[in-house]
Amino acid sequence: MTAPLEWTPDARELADLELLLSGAYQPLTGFMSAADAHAVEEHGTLADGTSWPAPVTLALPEEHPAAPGDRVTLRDPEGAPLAVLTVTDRSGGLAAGPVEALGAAEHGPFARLRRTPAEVREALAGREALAVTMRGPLDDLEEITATAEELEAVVLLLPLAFGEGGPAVVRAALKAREKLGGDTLLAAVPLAPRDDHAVDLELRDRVAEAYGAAEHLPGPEPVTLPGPPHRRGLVAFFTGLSGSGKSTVARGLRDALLERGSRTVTYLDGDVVRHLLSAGLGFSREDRDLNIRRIGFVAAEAARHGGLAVCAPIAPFAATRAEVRAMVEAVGADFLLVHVATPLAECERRDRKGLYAKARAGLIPEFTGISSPYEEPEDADIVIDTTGISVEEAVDSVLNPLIQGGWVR
Ligand SMILES: Nc1ncnc2c1ncn2[C@@H]1O[C@H](COP(=O)(O)OS(=O)(=O)O)[C@@H](OP(=O)(O)O)[C@H]1O
Ligand SMILES: Nc1ncnc2c1ncn2[C@@H]1O[C@H](COP(=O)(O)OP(=O)(O)O)[C@@H](O)[C@H]1O
Repeated sequence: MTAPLEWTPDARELADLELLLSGAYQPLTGFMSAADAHAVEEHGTLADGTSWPAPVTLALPEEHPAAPGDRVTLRDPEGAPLAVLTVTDRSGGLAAGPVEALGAAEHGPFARLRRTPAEVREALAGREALAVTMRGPLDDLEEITATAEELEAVVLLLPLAFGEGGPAVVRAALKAREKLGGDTLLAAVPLAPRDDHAVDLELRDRVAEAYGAAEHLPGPEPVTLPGPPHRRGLVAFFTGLSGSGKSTVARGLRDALLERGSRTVTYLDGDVVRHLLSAGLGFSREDRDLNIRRIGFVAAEAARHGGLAVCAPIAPFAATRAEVRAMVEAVGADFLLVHVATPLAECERRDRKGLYAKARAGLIPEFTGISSPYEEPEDADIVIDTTGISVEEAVDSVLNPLIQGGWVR
């Protein structure tokens, strides 16, 4: 018997899944095929002519064995089974087909406010509704009240709660409901924003309609004011060959930051991480990637709460470094890639731990720079070559941009 097929969609796809299952995306009942997604993008209709504004797709890597006819259990990141996808098409890196709920318990902030369209329509009991979709606070409640009165409609607030800022949008809706009073209805909808504003608005129209609204007013776009840089999360991520000076400079940076005293520091040195967080991992590509993802995860958690994390692994693969950058940026923090670009010849000359000599002698397999690749970053924010400069100079060349950028006072 083969193992049951399963997959964990990303945050955006999980939000779409919830809307497919709740009926908010009616008439859609599943993820689109590449042909449907293409037709939607080209002419705003599915391949069969049904009008629909935005692609609703599920990416599945080519190597995933799911084929048409298979049933794939879709799980949330914690492993809870959410739905079953019956695959009807697999092309263009997508898996298409209808989804059925598995009735997993709902959780997450304000889960109790995620009413389905059917529940809201029942609460409306035939009354007209003016839906107001929100991605931030409402600035003109009078306009809403006036429009609702004119239409003789109940106001239905639909906070579009997606991602880190989702709970704040629901809080803004609760506040607006308090001010609007009467029998204002509220349902939190996990609709992820679309890049194209016109498409986003059309999709909001369709969702409002599914919730039984006769009219739809889109709320104002949120003004996102990022906090001052010295209060923002920051990850200073060093990368470079063994012996390039990552640990020495990263340690010097940590100490300089602690001496200034304006920020606390989470320090994740490559060697230290390998004794604890990544104990047992080796130096195959898979193990290195896992090591870097773990470092990225911890650094992003520190940065999520406004902390400053300094990491100094070799991190030889560009794609994995990019993943960490994305993880950090996803929590609203900043990511600075520091390439310690000391040339291999100098690192080998230093050979502080005698590892290069052993690697050259074939005693250490897969040694970075000798028998395992180091992909030079093309997206480094700071580049330093520590050849012939002092440790202080090297530390300053990282600390100064942090001060200039306002991250450190
Ligand atoms: N095969 C091989 N390749 C590279 N490095 C090796 C290897 N085997 C052991 N070491 C020692 O492990 C340190 C690098 O670990 P990292 O966790 O930073 O590496 S990676 O980012 O996961 O690639 C590295 O330490 P640094 O010199 O501080 O970089 C080496 O001392
Ligand atoms: N300007 C400099 N910055 C950092 N390290 C330097 C510098 N000049 C010489 N070195 C020496 O280079 C070696 C770098 O080793 P290390 O910091 O452990 O590198 P990595 O962590 O990249 O393996 C240390 O012995 C350090 O004293």
